[in-house]
Amino acid sequence: MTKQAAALIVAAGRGSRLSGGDGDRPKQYRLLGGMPILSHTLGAFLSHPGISKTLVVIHEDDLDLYETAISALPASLRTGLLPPVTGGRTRQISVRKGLMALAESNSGTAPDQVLIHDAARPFIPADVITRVLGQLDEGKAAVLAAVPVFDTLKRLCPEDSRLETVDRSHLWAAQTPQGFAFPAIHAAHLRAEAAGRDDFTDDTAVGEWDGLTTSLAEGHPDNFKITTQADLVRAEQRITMTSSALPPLSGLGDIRHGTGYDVHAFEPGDAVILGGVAIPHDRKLKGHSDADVALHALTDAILGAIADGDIGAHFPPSDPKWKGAASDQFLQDAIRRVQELGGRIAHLDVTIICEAPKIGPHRDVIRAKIAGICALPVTRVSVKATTSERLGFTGRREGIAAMASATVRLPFTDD
Ligand SMILES: Nc1ccn([C@@H]2O[C@H](COP(=O)(O)OP(=O)(O)OP(=O)(O)O)[C@@H](O)[C@H]2O)c(=O)n1
Ligand SMILES: C[C@](O)(CO)[C@H](O)COP(=O)(O)O
Repeated sequence: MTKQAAALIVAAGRGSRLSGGDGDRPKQYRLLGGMPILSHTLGAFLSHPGISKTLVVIHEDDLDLYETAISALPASLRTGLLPPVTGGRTRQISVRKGLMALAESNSGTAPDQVLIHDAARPFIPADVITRVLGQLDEGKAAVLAAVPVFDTLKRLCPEDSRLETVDRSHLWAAQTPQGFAFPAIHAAHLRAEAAGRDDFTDDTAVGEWDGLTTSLAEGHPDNFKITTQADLVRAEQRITMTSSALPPLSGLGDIRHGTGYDVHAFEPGDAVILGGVAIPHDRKLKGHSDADVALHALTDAILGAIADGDIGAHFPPSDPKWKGAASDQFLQDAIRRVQELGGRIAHLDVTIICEAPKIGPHRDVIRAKIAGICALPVTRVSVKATTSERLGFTGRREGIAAMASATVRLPFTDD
């Protein structure tokens, strides 16, 4: 029988070694390429085929930040997420609380394996996750992702401040994920707590203390932990480098442009969904689907650019299948149609027209969310908002309108 593996992401720290800037929010919620660091980390695990469910441990003060981070992920990925649990004063306590929640999840069915990972390591490559899972499947009880230490190491002797050289030939720098047979690490954490041990900085150390043998899986230098300001700069450089890489121009020189427009009226409710993000409001938008006027306008703009009908033709409002549907699937379908033609989206631009709610405070999250849905760098997505100076139906606060444009690059054809 296939083993069930869960991911446990610890995100309850305060990031005290990285302070200043970005509203001083904890590092796992800082924006990286327009999306919270935690969203990048979660994306890696939620999209890995070997992980069946994912639990995040958060700080009690961070629920809003957490909700924003997960709203930046496509709805299809979020189905693998369990409700978050609250962490504790140290990483070790946060992990223990996460393990206890997993033991109780799914009506008492704990996972067979667990991969414990730092939220602050957003560049975790899928093949590192695969390697750790592979060793667990071979029967290892504890598996550590790690990289060799390349620098020459020195030890400062406290007695006389003399430096001595340390043999690095057998030294490895510990990363996460650290994978375990679930019952073994769950029991080890509970025994460590009972013994009053709260000083372990990683989970293989807890396991070793409890008698588990740790095996090594090759980690990756990209899988560094964002701890200091210098790490954040390195992460920003890395994301800029990878996300601004232009698709090759050769063969994709047929530039197409499309526009889209949509309107939805208000009805009683408490939030509107715009660009895939729920924004609290004293009304909601009325529609057959989730009435996300911004994603509908974008979908039509893309369909316009490839001259492939409109959203109503592909997803008829008369079809009960789309009742209450999350609109990210409409947008993803339009992207798929572009890909089927061998094309790429070059740029998306949407303008939301309403008097309220105010879009400004949510603009970055909406932008990141749309970029996530379309698998585009955030630099290729623009979100704007305007009022209509109290004129017309939007000015009278009867509904919200959105207009969008899409630039698409297609291969040249004979027609
Ligand atoms: N009480 C804690 C402390 C840490 N972590 C998580 O453990 C991971 C690795 O810890 P670290 O880099 O030390 O994070 P912080 O404790 O937030 O950083 P600092 O020590 O600088 O305050 C992070 O994803 C962090 O959010 C946690 O869940 N609960
Ligand atoms: C778990 C860890 O990321 C492994 O490298 C690390 O131990 C976290 O704690 P630290 O205090 O930042 O070393």
